[in-house]
Amino acid sequence: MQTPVTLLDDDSGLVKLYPEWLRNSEAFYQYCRQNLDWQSRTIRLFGKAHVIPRLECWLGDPGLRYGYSGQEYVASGWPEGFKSLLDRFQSQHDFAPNGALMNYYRSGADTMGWHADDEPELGLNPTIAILSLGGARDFHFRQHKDHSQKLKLRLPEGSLLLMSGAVQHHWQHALPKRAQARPRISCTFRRIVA
Ligand SMILES: O=C(O)CCC(=O)C(=O)O
Ligand SMILES: [Fe+2]
Repeated sequence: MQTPVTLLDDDSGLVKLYPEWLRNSEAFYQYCRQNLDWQSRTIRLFGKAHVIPRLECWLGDPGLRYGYSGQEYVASGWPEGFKSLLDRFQSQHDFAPNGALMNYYRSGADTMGWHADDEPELGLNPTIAILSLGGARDFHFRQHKDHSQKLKLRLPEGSLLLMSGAVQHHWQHALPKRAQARPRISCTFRRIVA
């Protein structure tokens, strides 16, 4: 297995990037784009409906639920193309995800705002593995307590970003809007524990 780039490794969390984790990621990008049931979701914020600026799809063990901003998805099993990835997470990273929130950013106008993946159902110090497919995008972290403390990286196609330890307690992350960007899909593998 290739050695990762360690971007953060202290009491505030662990962030590692494997720049070339998936070979031939273009084929997997096309597979996901064409075969998944991409949905446009509307959330209510302060009583107003907003269409979220990306498409989503929830995958995972059959029946697995994921609540997110007042809505709930129910997984109906892993598509065939994901099975070897799950085996690799287990054998190479000692990580057993049971679900993946998939995000499809159709252009640079599609984004993800500042947040931490700190939902109670993910447990205390969750591991989250983000596999990037399609166009590269910038990805930023900022400290909860001091927003001027930032970590900025770029997620190339085929890369895997592993977040673990206390990182969701101390840092937020976001995918900023860009004037120009090729379409991108992120597969964010998680383990729902409760
Ligand atoms: O698309 C990405 O790389 C980030 C996605 C993310 O942060 C999430 O799904 O929680
Ligand atoms: Fe996230």
